[in-house]
Amino acid sequence: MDHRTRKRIREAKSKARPELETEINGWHRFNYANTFDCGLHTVCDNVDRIDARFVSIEEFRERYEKTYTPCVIANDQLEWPATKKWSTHRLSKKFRNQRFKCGEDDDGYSVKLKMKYFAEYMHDNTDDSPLYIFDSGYGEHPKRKRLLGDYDVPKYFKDDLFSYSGEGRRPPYRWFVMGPARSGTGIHIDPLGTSAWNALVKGYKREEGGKQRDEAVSWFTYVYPKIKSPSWPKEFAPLEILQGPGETVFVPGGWWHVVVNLEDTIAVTQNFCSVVNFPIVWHKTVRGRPKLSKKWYKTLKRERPEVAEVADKVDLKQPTGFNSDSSSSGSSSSSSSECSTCESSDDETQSKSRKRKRTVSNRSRSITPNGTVHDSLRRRRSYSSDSSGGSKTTGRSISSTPKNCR
Ligand SMILES: O=C(O)CCC(=O)C(=O)O
Ligand SMILES: [Fe+2]
Repeated sequence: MDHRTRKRIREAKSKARPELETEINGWHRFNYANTFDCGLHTVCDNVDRIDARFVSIEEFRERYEKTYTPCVIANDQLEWPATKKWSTHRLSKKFRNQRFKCGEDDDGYSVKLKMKYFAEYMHDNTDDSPLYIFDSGYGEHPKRKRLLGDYDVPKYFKDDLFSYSGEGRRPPYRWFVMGPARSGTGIHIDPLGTSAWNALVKGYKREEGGKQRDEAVSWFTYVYPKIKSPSWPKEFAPLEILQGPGETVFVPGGWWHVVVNLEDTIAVTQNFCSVVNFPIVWHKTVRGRPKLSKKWYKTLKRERPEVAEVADKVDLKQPTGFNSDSSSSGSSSSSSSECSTCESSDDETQSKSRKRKRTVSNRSRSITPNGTVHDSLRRRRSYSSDSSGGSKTTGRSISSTPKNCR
Protein backbone atom coordinates (compact mmCIF):
# COMPACT_ATOMS: atom_id res chain seq x y z
CA MET A 1 0.00 0.00 0.00
CA ASP A 2 1.57 3.27 -1.01
CA HIS A 3 1.75 6.43 0.99
CA ARG A 4 -1.20 8.14 -0.69
CA THR A 5 -3.50 5.13 -0.31
CA ARG A 6 -2.63 4.84 3.36
CA LYS A 7 -3.30 8.52 3.84
CA ARG A 8 -6.69 8.45 2.13
CA ILE A 9 -7.75 5.45 4.13
CA ARG A 10 -6.57 6.99 7.36
CA GLU A 11 -8.57 10.12 6.62
CA ALA A 12 -11.71 8.18 5.77
CA LYS A 13 -11.41 6.07 8.88
CA SER A 14 -10.99 8.99 11.20
CA LYS A 15 -14.01 10.74 9.73
CA ALA A 16 -16.20 7.67 9.82
CA ARG A 17 -15.23 6.50 13.29
CA PRO A 18 -13.73 9.43 15.20
CA GLU A 19 -14.39 7.67 18.50
CA LEU A 20 -11.95 4.93 17.54
CA GLU A 21 -9.23 7.42 16.81
CA THR A 22 -9.13 8.56 20.39
CA GLU A 23 -8.96 5.04 21.77
CA ILE A 24 -5.60 3.37 22.05
CA ASN A 25 -5.49 0.83 19.29
CA GLY A 26 -9.13 1.64 18.55
CA TRP A 27 -9.45 -0.16 15.25
CA HIS A 28 -7.68 -3.31 16.47
CA ARG A 29 -8.69 -3.44 20.05
CA PHE A 30 -10.40 -6.83 19.91
CA ASN A 31 -7.96 -8.44 17.54
CA TYR A 32 -10.91 -9.86 15.61
CA ALA A 33 -8.76 -10.24 12.51
CA ASN A 34 -7.11 -13.15 14.32
CA THR A 35 -9.78 -14.26 16.69
CA PHE A 36 -13.15 -13.81 15.07
CA ASP A 37 -14.83 -17.17 14.69
CA CYS A 38 -16.95 -16.97 11.60
CA GLY A 39 -19.00 -19.89 12.82
CA LEU A 40 -18.99 -21.80 9.60
CA HIS A 41 -19.31 -25.08 11.40
CA THR A 42 -21.96 -24.04 13.81
CA VAL A 43 -24.28 -22.21 11.51
CA CYS A 44 -27.80 -23.48 11.59
CA ASP A 45 -29.06 -22.68 8.13
CA ASN A 46 -32.75 -23.12 8.68
CA VAL A 47 -34.36 -20.97 5.99
CA ASP A 48 -36.16 -22.16 2.86
CA ARG A 49 -34.37 -22.05 -0.45
CA ILE A 50 -36.38 -21.62 -3.59
CA ASP A 51 -35.34 -21.90 -7.20
CA ALA A 52 -36.26 -18.77 -9.12
CA ARG A 53 -36.57 -20.81 -12.31
CA PHE A 54 -39.43 -22.86 -10.95
CA VAL A 55 -41.26 -20.74 -8.41
CA SER A 56 -43.78 -18.40 -9.99
CA ILE A 57 -44.46 -14.86 -8.89
CA GLU A 58 -47.88 -15.91 -7.59
CA GLU A 59 -46.49 -18.80 -5.60
CA PHE A 60 -43.79 -16.61 -4.09
CA ARG A 61 -46.34 -14.02 -3.13
CA GLU A 62 -48.65 -16.51 -1.43
CA ARG A 63 -45.99 -18.53 0.28
CA TYR A 64 -43.43 -15.96 1.36
CA GLU A 65 -44.51 -12.37 0.86
CA LYS A 66 -47.97 -12.63 2.33
CA THR A 67 -46.78 -14.65 5.27
CA TYR A 68 -43.74 -12.42 5.83
CA THR A 69 -41.53 -15.48 5.68
CA PRO A 70 -37.86 -14.94 4.82
CA CYS A 71 -36.33 -17.16 2.18
CA VAL A 72 -33.28 -17.56 0.01
CA ILE A 73 -33.75 -17.34 -3.74
CA ALA A 74 -31.33 -19.38 -5.80
CA ASN A 75 -30.62 -19.22 -9.51
CA ASP A 76 -31.89 -15.72 -10.00
CA GLN A 77 -28.57 -14.22 -10.99
CA LEU A 78 -27.73 -16.65 -13.78
CA GLU A 79 -27.99 -13.99 -16.48
CA TRP A 80 -26.48 -11.14 -14.52
CA PRO A 81 -23.38 -9.53 -16.05
CA ALA A 82 -22.42 -8.80 -12.44
CA THR A 83 -21.44 -12.41 -11.83
CA LYS A 84 -18.50 -11.84 -14.16
CA LYS A 85 -17.96 -8.13 -13.78
CA TRP A 86 -18.14 -7.73 -10.05
CA SER A 87 -14.76 -8.81 -8.84
CA THR A 88 -12.70 -6.47 -6.72
CA HIS A 89 -10.10 -6.48 -9.44
CA ARG A 90 -12.41 -5.55 -12.29
CA LEU A 91 -14.36 -3.00 -10.28
CA SER A 92 -11.19 -1.34 -9.11
CA LYS A 93 -10.18 -0.91 -12.75
CA LYS A 94 -13.54 0.18 -14.10
CA PHE A 95 -14.41 2.57 -11.27
CA ARG A 96 -10.86 3.39 -10.32
CA ASN A 97 -11.33 7.06 -9.52
CA GLN A 98 -14.99 6.96 -8.65
CA ARG A 99 -15.80 7.72 -5.07
CA PHE A 100 -18.12 5.41 -3.17
CA LYS A 101 -19.68 6.04 0.17
CA CYS A 102 -18.12 3.95 2.91
CA GLY A 103 -19.30 5.75 6.01
CA GLU A 104 -20.82 8.85 7.46
CA ASP A 105 -19.26 11.49 9.65
CA ASP A 106 -20.68 12.83 12.87
CA ASP A 107 -22.58 15.54 11.02
CA GLY A 108 -24.25 13.05 8.72
CA TYR A 109 -22.08 13.77 5.69
CA SER A 110 -20.95 10.92 3.51
CA VAL A 111 -17.42 9.65 3.86
CA LYS A 112 -16.24 8.47 0.46
CA LEU A 113 -13.26 6.65 -0.90
CA LYS A 114 -12.11 6.14 -4.45
CA MET A 115 -12.62 2.56 -5.53
CA LYS A 116 -8.90 2.06 -6.12
CA TYR A 117 -8.13 2.88 -2.49
CA PHE A 118 -11.00 0.88 -1.09
CA ALA A 119 -10.02 -2.19 -3.12
CA GLU A 120 -6.55 -2.11 -1.64
CA TYR A 121 -7.96 -1.67 1.82
CA MET A 122 -10.27 -4.65 1.29
CA HIS A 123 -7.34 -6.95 0.69
CA ASP A 124 -5.05 -5.50 3.24
CA ASN A 125 -6.61 -4.58 6.54
CA THR A 126 -6.77 -6.09 9.98
CA ASP A 127 -9.42 -3.79 11.42
CA ASP A 128 -11.87 -5.29 13.88
CA SER A 129 -14.83 -3.91 12.00
CA PRO A 130 -13.62 -2.52 8.71
CA LEU A 131 -15.04 0.19 6.50
CA TYR A 132 -17.85 -1.02 4.25
CA ILE A 133 -19.05 0.48 0.98
CA PHE A 134 -22.78 1.11 1.30
CA ASP A 135 -23.58 3.40 -1.54
CA SER A 136 -27.08 4.46 -2.51
CA GLY A 137 -26.13 7.23 -4.92
CA TYR A 138 -24.71 5.15 -7.76
CA GLY A 139 -27.94 5.09 -9.79
CA GLU A 140 -27.90 8.86 -10.25
CA HIS A 141 -24.20 9.24 -10.96
CA PRO A 142 -22.97 9.58 -14.57
CA LYS A 143 -20.29 6.90 -14.19
CA ARG A 144 -21.30 4.77 -11.25
CA LYS A 145 -24.71 4.24 -12.77
CA ARG A 146 -23.14 1.73 -15.12
CA LEU A 147 -23.62 -0.69 -12.25
CA LEU A 148 -27.34 -0.66 -12.97
CA GLY A 149 -26.75 -2.57 -16.18
CA ASP A 150 -25.04 -5.41 -14.34
CA TYR A 151 -28.06 -6.78 -12.49
CA ASP A 152 -31.79 -7.03 -12.73
CA VAL A 153 -34.49 -6.59 -10.09
CA PRO A 154 -35.75 -10.13 -9.37
CA LYS A 155 -39.11 -10.90 -10.97
CA TYR A 156 -40.80 -11.16 -7.57
CA PHE A 157 -39.99 -7.56 -6.69
CA LYS A 158 -40.58 -5.61 -9.88
CA ASP A 159 -43.75 -3.85 -8.75
CA ASP A 160 -42.25 -1.28 -6.42
CA LEU A 161 -44.98 1.19 -5.49
CA PHE A 162 -42.49 3.72 -4.18
CA SER A 163 -41.56 4.38 -7.80
CA TYR A 164 -44.82 6.38 -7.96
CA SER A 165 -43.51 8.81 -5.40
CA GLY A 166 -40.99 10.12 -7.90
CA GLU A 167 -37.45 8.91 -8.48
CA GLY A 168 -35.90 12.06 -7.06
CA ARG A 169 -38.18 12.19 -4.07
CA ARG A 170 -38.45 8.64 -2.86
CA PRO A 171 -36.35 7.56 0.10
CA PRO A 172 -33.02 5.89 -0.75
CA TYR A 173 -33.82 2.38 -1.83
CA ARG A 174 -30.92 0.71 -3.58
CA TRP A 175 -27.41 0.13 -2.37
CA PHE A 176 -24.24 -1.20 -3.88
CA VAL A 177 -22.53 -3.04 -1.05
CA MET A 178 -18.92 -4.11 -0.89
CA GLY A 179 -16.72 -4.97 2.04
CA PRO A 180 -14.07 -7.23 3.51
CA ALA A 181 -14.32 -9.93 6.13
CA ARG A 182 -15.70 -8.69 9.46
CA SER A 183 -17.52 -5.76 7.90
CA GLY A 184 -21.28 -5.99 8.07
CA THR A 185 -24.53 -4.54 9.20
CA GLY A 186 -25.54 -4.24 12.84
CA ILE A 187 -28.88 -5.41 14.03
CA HIS A 188 -31.77 -3.40 12.64
CA ILE A 189 -35.15 -3.36 10.98
CA ASP A 190 -35.45 -1.91 7.51
CA PRO A 191 -37.10 1.50 7.21
CA LEU A 192 -40.74 2.46 6.74
CA GLY A 193 -41.97 -1.12 6.91
CA THR A 194 -40.33 -1.92 3.59
CA SER A 195 -39.14 -5.38 2.66
CA ALA A 196 -35.83 -6.02 0.96
CA TRP A 197 -33.97 -8.32 -1.33
CA ASN A 198 -30.26 -8.67 -0.99
CA ALA A 199 -28.33 -10.35 -3.78
CA LEU A 200 -24.88 -11.58 -2.94
CA VAL A 201 -22.79 -11.71 -6.06
CA LYS A 202 -19.36 -12.43 -4.57
CA GLY A 203 -18.05 -13.66 -1.27
CA TYR A 204 -19.35 -14.92 2.05
CA LYS A 205 -20.99 -13.26 5.07
CA ARG A 206 -22.00 -13.70 8.70
CA GLU A 207 -23.32 -11.44 11.50
CA GLU A 208 -23.50 -10.58 15.15
CA GLY A 209 -24.77 -7.67 17.18
CA GLY A 210 -24.34 -6.26 20.57
CA LYS A 211 -24.17 -3.28 22.71
CA GLN A 212 -20.41 -2.85 22.58
CA ARG A 213 -20.69 -0.86 19.44
CA ASP A 214 -23.47 -1.53 17.07
CA GLU A 215 -21.24 -3.57 14.85
CA ALA A 216 -22.14 -6.86 13.29
CA VAL A 217 -18.87 -8.44 14.29
CA SER A 218 -19.45 -7.63 17.96
CA TRP A 219 -22.97 -8.97 17.81
CA PHE A 220 -21.70 -12.25 16.51
CA THR A 221 -19.02 -12.38 19.13
CA TYR A 222 -21.10 -11.53 22.17
CA VAL A 223 -24.77 -12.03 21.44
CA TYR A 224 -24.85 -14.92 19.02
CA PRO A 225 -23.30 -17.45 21.42
CA LYS A 226 -25.96 -16.53 23.96
CA ILE A 227 -28.87 -17.07 21.66
CA LYS A 228 -27.37 -20.39 20.62
CA SER A 229 -26.82 -21.63 24.14
CA PRO A 230 -29.07 -24.42 25.47
CA SER A 231 -30.63 -22.03 27.98
CA TRP A 232 -31.99 -19.77 25.25
CA PRO A 233 -35.75 -20.38 24.84
CA LYS A 234 -36.45 -22.41 21.73
CA GLU A 235 -39.31 -20.19 20.69
CA PHE A 236 -36.88 -17.30 20.30
CA ALA A 237 -34.37 -19.21 18.22
CA PRO A 238 -33.25 -17.11 15.27
CA LEU A 239 -33.44 -17.90 11.63
CA GLU A 240 -30.00 -18.24 10.19
CA ILE A 241 -28.75 -18.19 6.68
CA LEU A 242 -25.43 -18.99 5.21
CA GLN A 243 -25.75 -17.02 2.01
CA GLY A 244 -23.44 -17.83 -0.85
CA PRO A 245 -22.60 -16.11 -4.10
CA GLY A 246 -25.53 -16.21 -6.47
CA GLU A 247 -28.06 -16.31 -3.64
CA THR A 248 -30.60 -13.58 -2.95
CA VAL A 249 -32.18 -13.23 0.46
CA PHE A 250 -35.73 -12.00 0.85
CA VAL A 251 -36.10 -10.03 4.09
CA PRO A 252 -39.76 -9.21 4.78
CA GLY A 253 -40.51 -5.95 6.54
CA GLY A 254 -40.39 -5.91 10.31
CA TRP A 255 -37.68 -8.50 10.78
CA TRP A 256 -34.68 -7.72 12.89
CA HIS A 257 -31.55 -8.82 11.13
CA VAL A 258 -27.77 -8.63 11.38
CA VAL A 259 -25.23 -9.50 8.69
CA VAL A 260 -21.50 -10.09 8.77
CA ASN A 261 -19.17 -10.68 5.87
CA LEU A 262 -16.97 -13.71 6.22
CA GLU A 263 -14.71 -12.64 3.40
CA ASP A 264 -14.65 -10.06 0.62
CA THR A 265 -18.22 -9.64 -0.56
CA ILE A 266 -19.98 -7.70 -3.30
CA ALA A 267 -23.74 -7.39 -3.26
CA VAL A 268 -26.67 -5.26 -4.25
CA THR A 269 -29.73 -4.72 -2.12
CA GLN A 270 -33.02 -2.91 -2.64
CA ASN A 271 -35.90 -2.04 -0.37
CA PHE A 272 -39.37 -1.94 -1.80
CA CYS A 273 -43.04 -1.39 -1.19
CA SER A 274 -45.31 -3.93 -2.86
CA VAL A 275 -49.06 -4.39 -2.85
CA VAL A 276 -48.52 -6.82 0.01
CA ASN A 277 -46.68 -4.57 2.46
CA PHE A 278 -48.31 -1.38 1.19
CA PRO A 279 -50.77 -0.84 4.09
CA ILE A 280 -47.94 -0.88 6.63
CA VAL A 281 -45.55 1.16 4.49
CA TRP A 282 -48.31 3.67 3.79
CA HIS A 283 -49.09 4.03 7.47
CA LYS A 284 -45.45 4.61 8.36
CA THR A 285 -44.86 6.96 5.45
CA VAL A 286 -47.83 9.17 6.30
CA ARG A 287 -46.52 9.48 9.81
CA GLY A 288 -42.81 9.62 9.07
CA ARG A 289 -42.74 11.43 5.74
CA PRO A 290 -46.01 13.36 5.50
CA LYS A 291 -45.05 15.58 2.57
CA LEU A 292 -43.78 12.69 0.58
CA SER A 293 -46.93 10.71 1.30
CA LYS A 294 -49.12 13.46 -0.14
CA LYS A 295 -47.25 13.52 -3.45
CA TRP A 296 -47.13 9.77 -3.53
CA TYR A 297 -50.87 9.52 -3.00
CA LYS A 298 -51.59 11.90 -5.88
CA THR A 299 -49.68 9.78 -8.34
CA LEU A 300 -51.10 6.55 -7.00
CA LYS A 301 -54.60 7.91 -7.42
CA ARG A 302 -53.86 8.59 -11.06
CA GLU A 303 -51.72 5.59 -11.96
CA ARG A 304 -52.78 2.92 -9.48
CA PRO A 305 -56.26 3.87 -8.25
CA GLU A 306 -56.78 0.43 -6.70
CA VAL A 307 -53.76 1.05 -4.44
CA ALA A 308 -54.94 4.55 -3.54
CA GLU A 309 -58.19 2.92 -2.44
CA VAL A 310 -56.26 0.68 -0.09
CA ALA A 311 -54.53 3.78 1.28
CA ASP A 312 -57.94 5.35 1.93
CA LYS A 313 -58.86 2.39 4.09
CA VAL A 314 -55.75 2.34 6.25
CA ASP A 315 -56.66 3.41 9.74
CA LEU A 316 -53.92 5.84 10.59
CA LYS A 317 -55.01 6.13 14.17
CA GLN A 318 -54.36 2.51 14.93
CA PRO A 319 -50.76 1.39 15.47
CA THR A 320 -49.49 -0.91 12.75
CA GLY A 321 -48.41 -3.55 15.23
CA PHE A 322 -45.31 -3.66 13.13
CA ASN A 323 -41.82 -3.11 14.43
CA SER A 324 -40.86 0.42 13.89
CA ASP A 325 -38.79 1.70 16.67
CA SER A 326 -35.60 1.19 18.58
CA SER A 327 -33.95 -0.37 15.60
CA SER A 328 -30.45 0.45 14.66
CA SER A 329 -29.02 1.73 11.54
CA GLY A 330 -25.44 0.65 11.39
CA SER A 331 -25.67 -0.75 7.96
CA SER A 332 -22.00 -0.85 7.83
CA SER A 333 -19.61 -2.35 10.17
CA SER A 334 -18.82 1.08 11.26
CA SER A 335 -21.61 2.18 13.44
CA SER A 336 -22.09 5.32 11.53
CA SER A 337 -22.67 4.67 7.93
CA GLU A 338 -25.67 5.12 5.79
CA CYS A 339 -28.00 2.24 5.48
CA SER A 340 -31.09 0.95 3.99
CA THR A 341 -31.60 -0.33 7.40
CA CYS A 342 -32.44 2.60 9.53
CA GLU A 343 -35.94 2.39 10.76
CA SER A 344 -37.83 5.55 10.34
CA SER A 345 -38.55 7.74 13.18
CA ASP A 346 -41.57 9.86 12.67
CA ASP A 347 -39.95 12.77 11.05
CA GLU A 348 -39.33 13.97 7.61
CA THR A 349 -35.57 14.11 7.86
CA GLN A 350 -35.12 10.44 8.26
CA SER A 351 -34.44 9.43 4.72
CA LYS A 352 -31.97 12.17 3.96
CA SER A 353 -29.62 11.80 6.78
CA ARG A 354 -29.82 8.37 8.15
CA LYS A 355 -29.63 8.52 11.84
CA ARG A 356 -27.63 6.18 13.86
CA LYS A 357 -29.31 4.45 16.64
CA ARG A 358 -28.18 1.78 18.93
CA THR A 359 -29.82 -1.43 18.07
CA VAL A 360 -31.84 -3.98 19.84
CA SER A 361 -32.20 -6.32 16.94
CA ASN A 362 -30.48 -7.82 13.98
CA ARG A 363 -29.92 -9.97 10.95
CA SER A 364 -26.70 -11.59 10.05
CA ARG A 365 -25.15 -13.21 7.15
CA SER A 366 -21.98 -15.07 6.59
CA ILE A 367 -20.12 -16.95 3.97
CA THR A 368 -18.34 -20.24 3.85
CA PRO A 369 -15.36 -21.48 1.92
CA ASN A 370 -17.68 -23.13 -0.55
CA GLY A 371 -19.56 -19.97 -1.19
CA THR A 372 -22.33 -19.73 1.29
CA VAL A 373 -23.45 -16.81 3.37
CA HIS A 374 -24.98 -16.96 6.73
CA ASP A 375 -27.89 -14.85 7.68
CA SER A 376 -29.63 -14.74 10.94
CA LEU A 377 -33.05 -13.27 11.24
CA ARG A 378 -35.25 -12.92 14.14
CA ARG A 379 -38.71 -11.56 14.32
CA ARG A 380 -40.06 -9.77 17.30
CA ARG A 381 -43.17 -11.28 18.66
CA SER A 382 -45.01 -8.03 18.33
CA TYR A 383 -44.53 -8.17 14.62
CA SER A 384 -47.87 -9.14 13.24
CA SER A 385 -50.39 -11.76 13.96
CA ASP A 386 -50.87 -13.06 10.46
CA SER A 387 -47.26 -13.99 10.11
CA SER A 388 -45.86 -17.43 10.25
CA GLY A 389 -43.16 -16.26 12.57
CA GLY A 390 -40.38 -18.05 10.81
CA SER A 391 -42.09 -21.35 10.36
CA LYS A 392 -40.88 -23.25 7.42
CA THR A 393 -42.71 -24.40 4.39
CA THR A 394 -41.41 -26.96 2.05
CA GLY A 395 -42.59 -28.12 -1.28
CA ARG A 396 -41.73 -28.44 -4.91
CA SER A 397 -38.68 -26.40 -5.79
CA ILE A 398 -38.32 -25.48 -2.21
CA SER A 399 -35.81 -27.05 0.02
CA SER A 400 -34.83 -26.54 3.53
CA THR A 401 -31.54 -27.88 4.65
CA PRO A 402 -31.07 -27.54 8.36
CA LYS A 403 -27.47 -27.87 9.32
CA ASN A 404 -26.06 -28.02 12.80
CA CYS A 405 -29.40 -27.04 14.25
CA ARG A 406 -29.93 -27.77 17.82
O1 LIG B 1 -25.49 -6.94 3.33
C1 LIG B 1 -25.62 -6.33 4.39
O2 LIG B 1 -24.66 -5.89 5.00
C2 LIG B 1 -26.99 -6.15 4.96
C3 LIG B 1 -27.72 -5.00 4.40
C4 LIG B 1 -29.02 -4.71 5.06
O3 LIG B 1 -29.53 -5.40 5.88
C5 LIG B 1 -29.70 -3.50 4.68
O4 LIG B 1 -29.23 -2.81 3.78
O5 LIG B 1 -30.76 -3.20 5.24
FE1 LIG C 1 -31.52 -4.57 6.40
